[in-house]
Amino acid sequence: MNEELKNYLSVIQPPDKKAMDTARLRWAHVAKPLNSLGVLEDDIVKIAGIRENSLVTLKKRGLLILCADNGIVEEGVTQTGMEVTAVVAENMTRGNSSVCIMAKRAGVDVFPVDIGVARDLESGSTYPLINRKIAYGTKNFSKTNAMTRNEAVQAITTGIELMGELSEKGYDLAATGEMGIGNTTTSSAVAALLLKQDPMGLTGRGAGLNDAGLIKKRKVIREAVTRNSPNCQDEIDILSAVGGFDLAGMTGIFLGGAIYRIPVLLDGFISAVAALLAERIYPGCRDFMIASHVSAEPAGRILLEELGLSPLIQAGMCLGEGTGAIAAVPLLQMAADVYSTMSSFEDIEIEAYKPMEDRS
Ligand SMILES: O=C(O)c1ccc[n+]([C@@H]2O[C@H](COP(=O)([O-])O)[C@@H](O)[C@H]2O)c1
Ligand SMILES: Cc1cc2nc[nH]c2cc1C
Repeated sequence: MNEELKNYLSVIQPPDKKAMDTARLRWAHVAKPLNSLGVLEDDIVKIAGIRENSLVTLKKRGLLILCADNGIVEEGVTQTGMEVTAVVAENMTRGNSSVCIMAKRAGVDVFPVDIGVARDLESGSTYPLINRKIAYGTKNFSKTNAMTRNEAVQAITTGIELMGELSEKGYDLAATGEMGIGNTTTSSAVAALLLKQDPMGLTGRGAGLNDAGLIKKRKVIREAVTRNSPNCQDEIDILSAVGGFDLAGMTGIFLGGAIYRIPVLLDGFISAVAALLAERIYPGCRDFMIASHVSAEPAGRILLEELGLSPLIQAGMCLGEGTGAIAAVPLLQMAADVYSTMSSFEDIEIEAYKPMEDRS
């Protein structure tokens, strides 16, 4: 691993046990049945540990959307053309994409990032574009490596730096999103290598691929994974061989969550692959992650299980952009409100709230 990356990772400390114990105790005193908010309770405890503070606030939340193109699109593995990435990314800067509408409702600031779109982008003024372009798209990984090792590290470092910027601005919660035609192909290839599984069961239709396209996509991924045979113990090697700039950048965002102690919400399939890359690079990184939903892509649930993360939502979503992550924000806010403001059993002197043995 490169020295700069090693330095970044050297500061990571595990979540604060004391803050988590206090948060668990607080939940136990809230006047409601024990554990009745399920995973939401666990997530609030996790946030307390990450922030080293049992007083949980989720006031400032930001969504980083990493936009990038993938050379593998040349092989006919997607329903739409590569040019869609740039168009949707530009629309994001004008507040006009699905996730922007959802983020406005959920009170989340949106940060579209060009980390490798195939052309220069024009920015709108609603959510100004952050330009961190590493290259004009990756190379076609069925012919050559998608990127160099240097580029992979640069993209990971970019993700870490973006989290550093959110940290400086006082953000309490980060969400991940991406936009990149072809990124379900890169994600399936990376997932197959990380999980050491046949890509067949990890490959789906992405953004609405038809039957013939799906057969082609599975063939392309299987051939590339066997031919490239990167070192499966080396995540940078995997990213260079068959990854994407968005995947590498999001890996950096998850690592950045642990470095800057900001909880990071996973989105769907692509985001979960990046989360697993981060966990493999720095075991324990998953303690700084919160799962939002289970993507309808076949590997969605498999990846969350591998990460040991429990999602809040199962709604058959597979839109990407960060839409699943944003959908989870109001749920977390509601849980934080109950946690912070709900009366405790001690406050409520009503006889019926007491366990049978304590009643007079
Ligand atoms: O997040 C997901 O689970 C998800 C699943 C399928 C597709 N997507 C989105 O669709 C695009 C990738 O699909 P494709 O078919 O071009 O690989 C990309 O822009 C993603 O944001 C996202
Ligand atoms: C229109 C469109 C919007 C998207 N948002 C995320 N992936 C996408 C793919 C397409 C095709």
